[in-house]
Formats: sequence, structure tokens, C-alpha cells
Amino acid sequence: MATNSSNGATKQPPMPSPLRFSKFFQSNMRILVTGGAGFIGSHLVDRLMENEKNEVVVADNFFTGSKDNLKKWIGHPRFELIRHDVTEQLLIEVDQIYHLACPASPIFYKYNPVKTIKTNVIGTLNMLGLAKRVGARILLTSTSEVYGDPLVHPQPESYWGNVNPIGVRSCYDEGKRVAETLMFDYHRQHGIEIRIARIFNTYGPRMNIDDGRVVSNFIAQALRGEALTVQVPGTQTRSFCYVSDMVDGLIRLMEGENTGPINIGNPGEFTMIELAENVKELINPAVEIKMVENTPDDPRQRKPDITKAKELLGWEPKVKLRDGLPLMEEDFRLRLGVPKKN
Ligand SMILES: NC(=O)c1ccc[n+]([C@@H]2O[C@H](COP(=O)([O-])OP(=O)(O)OC[C@H]3O[C@@H](n4cnc5c(N)ncnc54)[C@H](O)[C@@H]3O)[C@@H](O)[C@H]2O)c1
Ligand SMILES: O=C(O)[C@H]1O[C@H](OP(=O)(O)OP(=O)(O)OC[C@H]2O[C@@H](n3ccc(=O)[nH]c3=O)[C@H](O)[C@@H]2O)[C@H](O)[C@@H](O)[C@@H]1O
Repeated sequence: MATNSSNGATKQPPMPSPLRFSKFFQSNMRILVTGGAGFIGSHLVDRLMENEKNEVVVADNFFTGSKDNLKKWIGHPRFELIRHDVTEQLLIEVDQIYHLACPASPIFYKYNPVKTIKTNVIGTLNMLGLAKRVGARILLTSTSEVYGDPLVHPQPESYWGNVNPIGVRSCYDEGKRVAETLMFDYHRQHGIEIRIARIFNTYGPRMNIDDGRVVSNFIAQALRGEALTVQVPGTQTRSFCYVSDMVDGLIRLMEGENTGPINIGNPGEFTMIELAENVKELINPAVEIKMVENTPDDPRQRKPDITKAKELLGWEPKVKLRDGLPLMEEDFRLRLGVPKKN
């Protein structure tokens, strides 16, 4: 039974399918990754597929994800890709669910806010219903945005947050807060085995080039020789985690005994001006940095307190921003067709 001082679960989780214990069954673990065609999801699939005992099923509606991210697995006997919207029921047999489906870039989650709420609320409800029916363990990728514009810095998991419930970002941050509530209610009421990761800004290869998030924007701008657009005031901070570290943290959380929520992120904190200066220096010293308008409710500071991840998961990030940016640059150069000058 997972441990968390406040969960108050009273019931044992339902039993997994008897086939799981059959010695004739081919793979030991069937894993569903919702949103597996997206940025973090596809890296997670790569890591899960490395284990020959895993069978991986991806369910994705391809809103922000793409088959291209999974092309090396399509046709593999241990892999299956389903076009599916998590706001609809899904009837399959699985042992673990990594529930990532949700647009993550503010441009995309604000594009159809009602759909974003439905994805977070109805989508999570459906995945919990699936977990309940088949006795699967389920991990939700929540977000540091549950802390809103935080008044406590850095943010520990015990902080309840400072979120605008009616703002333009609330479809996402309030949506994820309700998703966390649903996870704990299913845990307490039905004994479902849950895991909640609060992810802080993650970057790396395969981010959509025109995704709108700051790291992908700056790298694409530097490679195209365009000015880097720092949104005012530029002193707002973020902490950037390289995707391989993130995937490692998610798998440790799923495999461990703690329900979370647990912050997974890199505590290295940078202002957006510092980030732009780093990208300029590393990728294209000739580009300018220009200040542009910001969007409403942009959090002014964000940095994870990762004490819990260190103590409970034995996890901490390994890749520093200045080492991760060149790895992402390489991928963006290939996709944009901009070769490196020698
Ligand atoms: N990347 C980050 O910095 C970050 C930070 C905090 C939390 N997260 C969370 O991690 C998860 C993955 O983020 P990402 O950066 O890979 O984003 P992404 O946009 O690249 O991936 C999301 C995936 O979910 C799919 N999707 C969206 N709505 C869906 C729906 N209704 N049904 C089925 N599939 C749907 C998309 O097509 C895409 O493949 C998200 O839940 C996000 O909220 C990410
Ligand atoms: O870590 C998280 O929890 C969240 O992080 C990001 O949200 P956000 O930090 O707002 O991401 P960006 O859009 O990359 O913005 C980061 C900062 O960069 C600034 N920015 C963005 C784009 C740009 O071109 N220039 C720029 O200065 C923004 O004003 C903001 O202050 C993700 O996109 C969310 O999905 C995720 O849940």
C-alpha cells in the first residue's frame, strides 16, 4: 500500500487480471501512456520500451502530439498506438497508466479552454474509471501551475498555491487541481493506487518548434536569426528540467511506494533575461534580445523544492541547463534544416 500521511485510504485496490500471474503470458506489464505522442510522453515511451517485459499502449488525439514522435515503435510487436480522446471512455486491459494527455503549452491550452478543462476533468475521471475497472496503478502528470503565482518560494508540495480561479490560465491550472482531487478521492473511496507528479518546466528534443514555450521559442528564434522575444518584465523566473531527468523521475515515482504529490523539476532558477542570454551565447551571439508584451497571470517566480523527491524517490536532476540546451539545439537544427557552421 502506498504511503502518504494525508491519504486516509480505507479500501484495498481491486485485483489485477488473473492473466498477469499466468506463466504463459508474454509480457509482465501492460502500460498505457495517454498523451504518449507528445513531447514528454514520447520520451517516456522510449524508456518504457527499452524493457522487454513491457508492452506499451499509447492513446492520443494528436492535438499537440504527432505520430512522428513514435515512428520508431510503430509496427513493433510490444507497441500499440490508438487515436483516442481521453474525454471518451477507453475499454482496455492494462496494469499501469501514465496519464499525460493534456496540451501543456499555454498557447495550446488557452486555444480551446473548455476542451482543456474537459481533458483534465473528464479525461482524468475516465482514466480513473479504467484504473478502477482493471485494478491498474495510475500516475497523473500534474503541474507546478497548481501553485499559481506562488507566494512561497521555492515551492514545497505542502504549499496550497495562489491560483486565479477565473483567469485565462485557470482551464489548465484549476483543471489540474481538480484532476489531483479526483485522484485522491478515487484513492480514498475506491482504493485505487495513485501517483501524482507535479512537473516543473521541462525542455528537450521533440518539443514542437512553434510550441510557444519559452525554451523552444528562444532556440528556434536563435537558429532562424530572429530576435529572442523576452516577455516583460523579463525578471520572472523558471526552473528548467531536461526531459531525460523528468522521465527518470516519473518512472521512479510510478515504481515507488509513495502516492505524492511530489515535485519533479530542476531547482536551477533563471530569469527569462538570463535564459535568453544563455541561448544567445550558446547558439547565436549575433541575435538581439527584445522585450515584448506578456500575457495575463504569468507567474513571477517558480522553483521546486525537491526534498521529497530526493528522500522518497532517490531522485535529483543530472543535466544542467547549459548542457541540455545544446542537445535540444541539435534536434532543432535537424528539423529546421539549419546546419552548424564550423
Ligand atoms: N512540459 C512541461 O514543462 C510540463 C510541465 C508541467 C506539466 N506537464 C504535463 O505533462 C504532460 C505532457 O506534457 P508535454 O509537455 O509532453 O505536452 P504535449 O502537448 O507535447 O503532449 C500532450 C499530449 O497529449 C495529447 N492530448 C491532448 N489532449 C488530449 C485528449 N483530450 N485526448 C488524448 N490526447 C490528448 C496531445 O496530442 C499530446 O500528444 C501534460 O499533462 C502536461 O500538463 C508538462
Ligand atoms: O512548469 C509548469 O508547470 C508549466 O510550465 C509551462 O508554463 P510556463 O512556465 O508559463 O511556460 P512558458 O510559456 O514556457 O513561459 C515561461 C516564461 O517565459 C516567458 N516567455 C515565453 C515565451 C517567449 O517567447 N518569451 C518569454 O519570455 C513567459 O512570459 C513566462 O514567464 C508549461 O508550458 C506548462 O504546461 C507547465 O504546466
